[in-house]
Amino acid sequence: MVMSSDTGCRWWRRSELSNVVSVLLLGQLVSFILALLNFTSSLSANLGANSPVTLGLFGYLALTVVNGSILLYQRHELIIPWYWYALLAFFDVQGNYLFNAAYYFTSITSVALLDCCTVAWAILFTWIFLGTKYSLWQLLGAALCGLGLCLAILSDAGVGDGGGSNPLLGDILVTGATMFYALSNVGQEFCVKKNGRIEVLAMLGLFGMLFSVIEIAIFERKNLEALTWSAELILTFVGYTVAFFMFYTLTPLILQASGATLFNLSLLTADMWAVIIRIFFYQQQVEWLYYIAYSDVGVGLFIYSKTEKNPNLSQEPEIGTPNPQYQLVHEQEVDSTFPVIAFPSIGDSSPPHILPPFICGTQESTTEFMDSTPVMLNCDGMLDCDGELSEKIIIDTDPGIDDSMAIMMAFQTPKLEILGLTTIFGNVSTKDATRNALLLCEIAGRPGVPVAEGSPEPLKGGEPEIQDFIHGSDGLGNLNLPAPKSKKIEKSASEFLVDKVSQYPGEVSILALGPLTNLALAIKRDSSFVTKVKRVVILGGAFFALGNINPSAEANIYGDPEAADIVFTSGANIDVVGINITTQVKMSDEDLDELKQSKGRHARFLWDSSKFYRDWHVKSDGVYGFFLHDPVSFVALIRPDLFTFKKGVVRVETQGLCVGHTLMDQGLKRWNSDNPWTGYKPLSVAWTVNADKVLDYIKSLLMRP
Ligand SMILES: O=c1[nH]c(=O)c2ncn([C@@H]3O[C@H](CO)[C@@H](O)[C@H]3O)c2[nH]1
Repeated sequence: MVMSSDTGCRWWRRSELSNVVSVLLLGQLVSFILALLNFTSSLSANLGANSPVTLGLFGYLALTVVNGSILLYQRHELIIPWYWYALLAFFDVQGNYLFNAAYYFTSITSVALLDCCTVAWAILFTWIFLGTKYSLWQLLGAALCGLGLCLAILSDAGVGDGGGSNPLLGDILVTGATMFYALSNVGQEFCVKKNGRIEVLAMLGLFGMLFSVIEIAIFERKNLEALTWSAELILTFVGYTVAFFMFYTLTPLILQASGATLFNLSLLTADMWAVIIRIFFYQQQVEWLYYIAYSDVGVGLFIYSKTEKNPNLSQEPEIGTPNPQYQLVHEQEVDSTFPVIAFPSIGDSSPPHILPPFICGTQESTTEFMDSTPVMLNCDGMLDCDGELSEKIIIDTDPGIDDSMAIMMAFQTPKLEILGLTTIFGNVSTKDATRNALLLCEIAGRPGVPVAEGSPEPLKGGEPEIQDFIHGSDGLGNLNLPAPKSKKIEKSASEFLVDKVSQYPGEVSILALGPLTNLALAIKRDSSFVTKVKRVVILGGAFFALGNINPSAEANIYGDPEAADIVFTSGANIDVVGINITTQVKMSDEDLDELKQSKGRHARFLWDSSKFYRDWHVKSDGVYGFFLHDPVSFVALIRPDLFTFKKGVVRVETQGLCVGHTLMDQGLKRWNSDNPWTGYKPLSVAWTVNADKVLDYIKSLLMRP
């Protein structure tokens, strides 16, 4: 083994501590931004500016300028028709309008607290329109929040002195605002998962601006003409715009880093800021009922958040019971406790108000679904209505016939943004892998996709073992295609990997289809790689099953066991798919015939190249057809709902008889003393697969014209 358990343990604890600190700081940052929004909005009303739409206009302008420029630079075409953006911007503008208008009538504390209503609306909408199920605990938590909000309204209705000229009207306006915010959130979710945050923010900004201008011209012109633009007021507008821009831009990143629970509890501190502002800045007393309402909402949020699965918070298992982190999550369990919709939009571009992020699942949770009905998830996982994930990916590959299939499937998936391919030895030499990767991009009609060449040898050095008897000497079934016209990029694979995850922290997923040398080198090159990468899906290992290169090891892990052990113990968010799973999904001769007859865009090429691979399977495994190792792993990345995963620390044997063997601690036993598995972050190991559905999915992509 390459790392002693001791070192691993200390390293892990240090990084855990800094994680917690940074999460707390981030939570406070977003809470502060929200408080700034509440404050500047209320201040502008207090300075006599009855211009709630104008206030939001500059925020939309800032979003358009920044995100629009990025979009233009990237020369992206819109994937979603413009009218959807128009619709959600319309909701968003109305939300902001009512929200800002409310300050004219009620106190900052009421607006801040009532903002929680967005949660209730979102639950209602997702329940009615999407059939989302919530557990009793979650409903109890939400009910407590609702009770707290009623108490706040009661306080404004005259049981105490609510503050403001017409608190009840103000409360009604906020409630209306939260309804529009919830609609806007749901709308944004559909958009974000299709084409990422930048496009949504740019278009939301653009149409938000357009609607704002129209509404200003109709409703606010007179108020604006009457307004005296004092320096104080201008500063207030600037403050609101900065906070608006930051809130829309930062929330998704913060949510991703902190998880829903802490995020929500942090937001509650924004309400406390409102109390402080009200007492010290406006010199108004805060009614006692408000504090009761506040505590009640706090307890409600806590219960709600705690009953949501949050992988960021690991729990100490009780002695004698298996560590819950390692347990397989069964379908029913998931169904009853886990909300099946959440809002990437809430994560990705939520408006400036309390949103329901705690009804977001987390990406890790999505992977624990098994054969679920179409699910819609979530802040960072972003499963689509048809179940596909939309994300930026890099494929680290040694093509290879089944690699070629996975790569062509990725090219056939419109929602994926393929940032590039990185190459590695395995099925072929690294040089040949680069040539094949370039060829595949050209065949797919995507010659512009960057291909970065990886390491020619494993970490420990020496000539790698090439399996040319499986894929043919060219790696593509001896088709002997002409050399590609395009060229590899200058950067090495590990440089490219580090650059891309740094450019899009938390957004890039990596599909690793060969030995893990490039990934280990990326981790060595930049230790922040493991926190910046969104998710790594690895084809490798054989879990509690025989290997394929010899009885103890699977080929990819065997190719560079040291690298594999570094990656598995790195602390990155990893899903690993072993051949115990991939050998359950087979392309039979009948399936191959179907592929040949189909109008699939690359069907003929794939059929031609796979003959060699198929014949080798007949000889080697007595299988008439072949195992779909790499395509299955691609499906695990884009359709995790077709698998179940079990959590566990995995280590790799790096010497001796069983070199390359992967062994997972399932957490079924509390060990008496530390061992080489102790202290590492568990991976998600694919445990079961819905083989029929995965095969259907693979065929449907390969046969897509
Ligand atoms: O050494 C190998 N022996 C096999 O039986 C075998 N079957 C598939 N493969 C390739 O190795 C990865 C999965 O272990 C995939 O990339 C297959 O192409 C194999 N490699």
